[in-house]
Amino acid sequence: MSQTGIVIEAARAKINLALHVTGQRADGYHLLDSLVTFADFGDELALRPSAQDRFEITGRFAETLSADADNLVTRARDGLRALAEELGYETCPVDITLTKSLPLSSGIGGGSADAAATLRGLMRLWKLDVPRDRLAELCLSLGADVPMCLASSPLIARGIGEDIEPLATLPSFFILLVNPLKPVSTPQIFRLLTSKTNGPVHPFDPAQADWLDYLGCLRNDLQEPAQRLLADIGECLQQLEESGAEVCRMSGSGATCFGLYRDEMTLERAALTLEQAKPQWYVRAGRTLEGNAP
Ligand SMILES: C[C@@](CO)(OP(=O)(O)O)[C@H](O)COP(=O)(O)OP(=O)(O)OC[C@H]1O[C@@H](n2ccc(N)nc2=O)[C@H](O)[C@@H]1O
Ligand SMILES: Nc1ncnc2c1ncn2[C@@H]1O[C@H](COP(=O)(O)OP(=O)(O)O)[C@@H](O)[C@H]1O
Repeated sequence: MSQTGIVIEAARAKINLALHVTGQRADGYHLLDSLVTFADFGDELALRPSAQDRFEITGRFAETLSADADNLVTRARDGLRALAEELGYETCPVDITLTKSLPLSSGIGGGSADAAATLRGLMRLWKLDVPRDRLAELCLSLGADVPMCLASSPLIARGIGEDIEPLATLPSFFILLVNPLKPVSTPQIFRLLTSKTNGPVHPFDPAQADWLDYLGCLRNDLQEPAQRLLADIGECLQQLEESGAEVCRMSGSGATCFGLYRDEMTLERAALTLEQAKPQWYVRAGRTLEGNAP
């Protein structure tokens, strides 16, 4: 916490480098095997003690979202406060500002990252020590991606996202995200799946391949149904491929697609070309986090 009492938390974009759908639970939720990393950019949360609870949204995508009781930030705040009070803690009112830089409903978990950053920030601000199982339960009640966004470092997620294994060996990649700024509905994409029992992600073997070659052999099983629903996804993938990306794939349930590049110069050229060719798209270049990042 800074001297002025403000807590700043990054809500990094989540990237499903691979997402294999391996089955379906009795309640309809799909079982996943997903290799996940996080970008070095995303939304940002600023939290400070206040006379009363306040919440406001600024930033590029602020207009697309209301700061109401349904927002994942307020839901995370209220859920954590109820849990903290049940555990005997006192919680002061908070003033929260969300800088919304990630597009909505786009497969990069912006809302989930915001919820997770709110939880991390408030645990610091309120000085909470919450039992792991109670925190995990709260995260999952906010969304299947919230547990992985709480970790916000490379991992393999299984189940519906609650079973998390850190991936310390994952390197950092040069990444370009592109999104046609047309939201897609996650439940609809899952409903359009034709095969729900696909093979899991096979482990990385450094003797057989480098990381980009390995990732190139994996899949996102939601990509084909998403492309059927929104043809722009095919165009995003084609543009990434033509720009020199070694691996081109959709993240989550889309529509954001990513390209991974061997070097920074190719990445920067690709970003410039795409920004000029598609001014109406979201185009963002950066790095992904290393597995052993703090
Ligand atoms: C597909 C993934 C991959 O990381 O990412 P996004 O596209 O959201 O970024 C996630 O599993 C999405 O998680 P999240 O966005 O939190 O989903 P939720 O709000 O919990 O679920 C929305 C709806 O999607 C369907 N759903 C979601 C997750 C899952 N494993 N199986 C499902 O069938 C269910 O119909 C559910 O009601
Ligand atoms: N802080 C938030 N940021 C983004 N979406 C939010 C937020 N709070 C609630 N939502 C709702 O959650 C839904 C999924 O959001 P998001 O996390 O952006 O999707 P995705 O995981 O596909 O990128 C949106 O349709 C939006 O209405």
